[in-house]
Amino acid sequence: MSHHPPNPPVIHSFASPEVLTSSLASFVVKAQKEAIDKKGRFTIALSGGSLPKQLSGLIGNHAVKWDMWQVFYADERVVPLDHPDSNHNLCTAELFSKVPIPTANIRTIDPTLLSDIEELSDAYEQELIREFAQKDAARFPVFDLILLGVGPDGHTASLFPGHELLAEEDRWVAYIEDSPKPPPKRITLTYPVINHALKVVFVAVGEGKAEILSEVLDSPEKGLPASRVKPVHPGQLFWFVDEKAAAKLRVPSQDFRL
Ligand SMILES: O=C1O[C@H](COP(=O)(O)O)[C@@H](O)[C@H](O)[C@H]1O
Repeated sequence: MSHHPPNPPVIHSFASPEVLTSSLASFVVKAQKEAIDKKGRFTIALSGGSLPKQLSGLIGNHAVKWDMWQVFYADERVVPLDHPDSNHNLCTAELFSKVPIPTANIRTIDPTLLSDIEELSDAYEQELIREFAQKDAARFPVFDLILLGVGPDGHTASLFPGHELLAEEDRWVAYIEDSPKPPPKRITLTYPVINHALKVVFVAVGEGKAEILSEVLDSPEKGLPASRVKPVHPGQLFWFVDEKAAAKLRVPSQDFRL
């Protein structure tokens, strides 16, 4: 247990989504280098929704060592891997189908377990345990980087406002059968896992995110799911937002106008 209070979030605001995309790629490559120099591998968790599109700056980027990546999902919908609702399907369409990442390095849910969500969730937790136990996990795994989005209701991964999963303190992976956003059945990394990562980055683009960004960052006392992401020391939380998403923010951000 860290005795340091969590660092305040670092908010990077970009003049356009294009500049954000290329800066995000540089950020990911730097995190990758630090991880590989230290441990010879890079562990990352990805979200679905609007996030995968923002990773296009990694395509054709020769600094990315895809064979050293171990990719997990911050959350996943309990549907077949080629289903339009699947976060893996989306990440494959936007990124993995365009880069030389070994398939074995992408850690999907087990599609043979779709009819038993509890077993599927436990199996995904075991997948994490196999990757992290004995390496860099104490009580919880320590991801090098987790990339998150935020929904209009303040949800992140599949952690929704007012849901009992917000209080989960033990499990690494949990399931939800009553997601207010379809599809209803999902699994998600829990806060203890998200908050033990070395770096967590929220990415939010467009005016549709302006209202919720202000609620999450200017009024954290409301306890919206995204406001509860507070990596424990030495972890650090970052926000990568474009000008439109940042339009209603009162907390200071660092402007990047490349
Ligand atoms: O349902 C989900 O929503 C969130 C937010 O999506 P966005 O489209 O508003 O960015 C996403 O981060 C999560 O992975 C997904 O399952």
